[in-house]
Amino acid sequence: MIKIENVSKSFANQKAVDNIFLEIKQGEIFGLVGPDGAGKTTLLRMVCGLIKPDSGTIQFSGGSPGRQEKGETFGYMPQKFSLYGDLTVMENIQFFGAMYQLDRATIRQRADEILTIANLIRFKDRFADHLSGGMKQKLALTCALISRPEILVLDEPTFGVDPESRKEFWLILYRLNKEGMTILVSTPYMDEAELCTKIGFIDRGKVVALDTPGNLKRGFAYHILEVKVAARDPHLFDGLDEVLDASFFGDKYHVVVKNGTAAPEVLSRFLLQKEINILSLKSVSASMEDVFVSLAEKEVV
Ligand SMILES: Nc1ncnc2c1ncn2[C@@H]1O[C@H](COP(=O)(O)OP(=O)(O)OP(=O)(O)O)[C@@H](O)[C@H]1O
Repeated sequence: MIKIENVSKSFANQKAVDNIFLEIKQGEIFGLVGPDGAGKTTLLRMVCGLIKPDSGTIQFSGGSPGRQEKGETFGYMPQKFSLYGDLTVMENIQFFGAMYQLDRATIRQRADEILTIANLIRFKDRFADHLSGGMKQKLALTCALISRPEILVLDEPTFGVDPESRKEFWLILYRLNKEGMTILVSTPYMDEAELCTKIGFIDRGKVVALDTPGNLKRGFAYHILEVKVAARDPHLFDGLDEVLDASFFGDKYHVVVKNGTAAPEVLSRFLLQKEINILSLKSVSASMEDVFVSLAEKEVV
């Protein structure tokens, strides 16, 4: 449905997007994941036609004829969505609806529908400035949906939003997707990446991995040992050849090792020598976070 071929974009001398090929199929929830400055926003803005690629093409197939010309194909929710704080929820929606030249009755009917799904209907007369962070994001989503787009493009839509509101937001996305909407979303959260049907990892403007969350985790080439000790030292495992990487996961360490059979013994001995008490040590399956860390630090792992 969206075919991105050979797309590059530079700002001054810096390549923000470097020769990207991606295909986003109808009905997918496609997640763009990557560190800050990886090029996600630039790519999304090119997909929406807000900036032009220096080279390459972005093509769309399917969709209803005529909608693309009127800008109705996409609903775009940028990272910093501009709501009018001194307008109410409903007035904000009416403003966005008017930009698509929708009549008031249509806007009202669609707004009621989406606000009900988003659990915002009770707040439709509240000023946008008086909404919580999560509510603001849901209002921004409602505005992006007012043209009933076929493709919804969201740039880090839940950044800085509390976990409960993030969950609620994703339930709405799932519902929209179930009704046939294709969703292209960038996210810095690995738990959200897991919810996508397909993920493209972007690093320094390039796609470094592309697959379903399940396949990415299964394809993880190393082993993870989950270690709980009383000490919390980011350099605890420094100097151990077996350890490729170690990071904190809550109150435990995820230690990436090459050899899952020999490493537990080696680690136990190492910690014992340091007189560090081991509270637990076990093998666990790779999480999306492990995959992400290994991709982002490819030179390390
Ligand atoms: N308008 C611009 N002018 C100059 N440089 C830009 C512009 N937009 C993006 N860049 C640069 O391009 C690179 C990619 O930025 P982009 O915003 O696309 O990354 P990102 O993955 O969305 O990161 P973030 O999540 O931090 O927004 C960065 O180095 C950024 O500084």
